[in-house]
Amino acid sequence: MSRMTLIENAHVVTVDPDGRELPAASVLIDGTRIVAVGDPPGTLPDDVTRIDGTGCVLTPGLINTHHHLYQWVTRGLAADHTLFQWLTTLYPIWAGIDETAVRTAALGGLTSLALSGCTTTTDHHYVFPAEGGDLLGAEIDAAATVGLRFHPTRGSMDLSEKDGGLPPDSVVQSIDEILTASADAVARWHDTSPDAMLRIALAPCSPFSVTTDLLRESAGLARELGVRMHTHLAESLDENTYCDEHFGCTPLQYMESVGWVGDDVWFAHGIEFDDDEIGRLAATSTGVAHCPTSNARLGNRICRTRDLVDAGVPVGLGVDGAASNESCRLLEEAHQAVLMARARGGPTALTTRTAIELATVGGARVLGREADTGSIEVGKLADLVLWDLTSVAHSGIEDPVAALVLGAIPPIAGSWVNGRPVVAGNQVLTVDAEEVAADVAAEHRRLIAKAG
Ligand SMILES: Nc1nc2[nH]c(O)nc2c(=O)[nH]1
Repeated sequence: MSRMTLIENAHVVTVDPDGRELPAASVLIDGTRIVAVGDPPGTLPDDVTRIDGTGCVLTPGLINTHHHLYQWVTRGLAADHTLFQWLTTLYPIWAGIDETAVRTAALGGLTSLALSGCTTTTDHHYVFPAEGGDLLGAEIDAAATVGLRFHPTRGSMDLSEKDGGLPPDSVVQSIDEILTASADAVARWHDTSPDAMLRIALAPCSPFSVTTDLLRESAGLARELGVRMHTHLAESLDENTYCDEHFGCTPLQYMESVGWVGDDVWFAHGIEFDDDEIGRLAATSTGVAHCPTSNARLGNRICRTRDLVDAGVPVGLGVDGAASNESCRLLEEAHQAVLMARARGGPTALTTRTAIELATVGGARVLGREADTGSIEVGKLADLVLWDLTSVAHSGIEDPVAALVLGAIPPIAGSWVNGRPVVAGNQVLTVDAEEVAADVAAEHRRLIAKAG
């Protein structure tokens, strides 16, 4: 049987370095890779799988640079709170998570991501209760089931309330436990090969939930092991106040003082940077995961996306955790990125095409995968999404990119990850979505009951 799939007659938005868009074009997949883009190749095996892209737009698969999948089973709580109020309400509930909760939540979150065009996602898992079990293993298992390319991070918290942090004792670990588990996770799962479906990063949670020692030691370990580093930063005014009171500096100055800048580091949110700081992020190629919906849901300020992009900072998009973005649909973040940037900087502040770049090649750069994925080019991995623009929701919008970014999320005619079909006919092929939904509801009830 042929390993080839030919997607024909689609409007192809390549997001290549020249920003080429090819009307009524073809893309040929052979195994895990894209082998032709543009005109249909002359001769092909008889049994090549042919996909009709008429009326559809083909984009690179979207790349999600920040998530907390476990939160899928704790959605809709603390709905009108600030970040710190929201966290202190939810920590005691999160203290009850175990392998079943995390696997179920991850299946829910990953299914929703797949249906919003995501083919690669990271996850920031930072809650490890003492009796929780193998939580990173549970979500890695879920990602393999759904079939998305996965960059989970081994997160951590070691600064509880009694030592001046925000979280309670029930959700923090000791530095030794964290560093041992982090090294184990890298040894067990990190894959350095170019078509890797699984890569690990290290991710102490935030300035108000980890010690300075943990930040320093995690950076040392990550660099020794050759993995990336991730944390929340510059998300809220309360965090600014916390850093000022505890460290006498801004969140970024604090991170700089512990070695947390560089092309192997990306920060989630990155709202509260000043001009000088944006320059320093650019000079060090430190990345930012822009999470517009969550930022607005928690009432934080608007990220300086235009300034970050203009300065040359690597910027990707993130849905953030499901407890602060109950929707978690990645294409929606491209829409919100445009709206938020324009609310802040006027109608030209972010174009629809820049938003698609952030959602694809921008995310690939943030995760260190731009050589492999994020654009439709010969030789790149076959991570692709075919969006159906034929229904009443999009008919009559002549510019397919405007339809995609400004319109409703279109049905997905097909998506491929590493050349493997994951979505077809707007249904995820790898899981029973109704079963996942029922399991999520049951796990939510169980966790709430457990928290008492
Ligand atoms: N949006 C979020 N911000 C956070 N900061 C922190 O320490 N945890 C979180 C989180 O889960 N979401």
